[in-house]
Amino acid sequence: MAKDHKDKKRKNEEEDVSVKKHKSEKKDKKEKKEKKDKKEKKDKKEKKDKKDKKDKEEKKDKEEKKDKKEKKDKKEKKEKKLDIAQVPQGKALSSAGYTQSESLTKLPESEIKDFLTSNEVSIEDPHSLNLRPLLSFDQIDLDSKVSSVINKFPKPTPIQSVSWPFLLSNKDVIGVAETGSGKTFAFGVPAINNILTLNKKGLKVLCISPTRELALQIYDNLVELTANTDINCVAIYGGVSKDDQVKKLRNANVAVATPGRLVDLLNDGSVDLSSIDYLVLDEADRMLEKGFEEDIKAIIGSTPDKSNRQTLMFTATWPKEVRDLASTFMNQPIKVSIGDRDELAANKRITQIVEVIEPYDKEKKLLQLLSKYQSGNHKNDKILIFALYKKEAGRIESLLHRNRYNVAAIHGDLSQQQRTQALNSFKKGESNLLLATDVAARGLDIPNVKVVINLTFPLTVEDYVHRIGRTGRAGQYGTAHTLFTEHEKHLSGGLMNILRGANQPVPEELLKFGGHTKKKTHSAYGAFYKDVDMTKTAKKIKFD
Ligand SMILES: Nc1ncnc2c1ncn2[C@@H]1O[C@H](COP(=O)(O)OP(=O)(O)OP(=O)(O)O)[C@@H](O)[C@H]1O
Repeated sequence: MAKDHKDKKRKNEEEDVSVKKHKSEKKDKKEKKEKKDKKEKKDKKEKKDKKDKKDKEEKKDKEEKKDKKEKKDKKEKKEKKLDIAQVPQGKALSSAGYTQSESLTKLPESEIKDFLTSNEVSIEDPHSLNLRPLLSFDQIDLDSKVSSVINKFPKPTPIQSVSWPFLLSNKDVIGVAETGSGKTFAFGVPAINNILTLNKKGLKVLCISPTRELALQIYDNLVELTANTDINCVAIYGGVSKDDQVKKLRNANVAVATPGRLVDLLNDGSVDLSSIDYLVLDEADRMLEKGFEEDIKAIIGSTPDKSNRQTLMFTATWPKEVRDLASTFMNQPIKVSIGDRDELAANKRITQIVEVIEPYDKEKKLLQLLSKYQSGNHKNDKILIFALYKKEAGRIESLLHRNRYNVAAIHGDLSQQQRTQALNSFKKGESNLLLATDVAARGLDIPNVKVVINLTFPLTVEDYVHRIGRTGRAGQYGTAHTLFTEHEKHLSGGLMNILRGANQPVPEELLKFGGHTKKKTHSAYGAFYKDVDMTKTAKKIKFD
């Protein structure tokens, strides 16, 4: 028994030792592991700190380099601008296809400087051509058939003066100038003159425009310029039969097209753009927006490479967002701006009135404005009313009919024939009221529109500038009366900038909305996203 007890005790003691030993080993292991973990953590942290430091330094370096580059670029740009502003050395400068006339070369430098300053001309010329702007038509040697058409005007408009020498030198040009300042002839005259003087054959000129009405208007301008020549022009746009257009394309030298129909014809194999050497994007910023981007890429991709064609972009508004895309289609373009076009700016000859109202007051207010602007001597004044959506346009059209107004309407729900008829009757003055959506915002040159009424503010401030630009064209004066509600308060900042830039009063009520400007756009639909039922799957919006 005593032996058993001893054995048991010894066994217990052995077990105790073994447990203690095990525990101690475990503790050791744990400590070792903790130490290892700690070291690893420390190493990791040190490594991370080192990397962070390196990243930070690299970032700082990059930023410094970027800053330096931007500063350098700005300085160079400024110097280049200055160079141009001080231009003209007084010697005949020539470049492919264009020689500066002696009469222009002989002009004193001060006269050129005065012109550049008074018209707020800015020229960015990566080729340093230093070409002088024309101060009169007789300072340029154009084909007589072209000059006989433009000689009806007293002198070139500033955008024509500055851009023609570069365009006749076969350079790519971005031309930015206010609404109604003669941009169509700015790109149209060199297009036709080049065909005549260089005896070009085949389809050479392609001009793309965002709406059917504008395409037709540009076509009319080019037909006028080619009236006494063998040059054939064709207008390519949707809503009418393709057959006639395809037939005309066969011996056309100049095509003016809306993107949708042109892509259709490309897909059908009915048009070959491989001989185009003069490509114009009119209303270029609109053409480069998301809704048109794919079509534009397909169209430009079917023309020769950018080094084998001249590419032109013309517009009154040139937002920063489209400039990168534009540069992919252009070859070292010369940028010509009239007025300070880096900031969005409206034509200063337009009186802008902005009234902040309650949304439900719009219709009553519209009727009051019509009586005000079409009274007495102004009874027959032409007024253009902008609605935002076709539904709104339809409702207002009925309201105006009920109130015995003879109103013409143009919006996307109408057939092409109805749209053309409405526009013509307004142009001719058969009806002195035109109600439109933004299909009529850009480019349309309707004589003597005295007042533009914005019943509903457009989706972007750029569209506002284009809409009101339907009045005050070609040196005339006009009025834009805008009804503004809290629904558009996100655009109040942009609108205030435009008002201030044109020395127009900013109403107290508008100031209350603060200075925010948020562009309402959608990645797939651009500025027109509100027109789309978002519950449906994405579908491209076309305007022709
Ligand atoms: N040299 C000129 N002198 C006077 N008027 C001109 C001259 N050139 C063109 N015009 C006229 O000016 C008007 C406006 O021209 P155009 O439609 O080309 O303007 P725009 O700058 O393209 O405007 P928008 O930006 O609205 O498209 C037209 O009626 C046109 O005939």
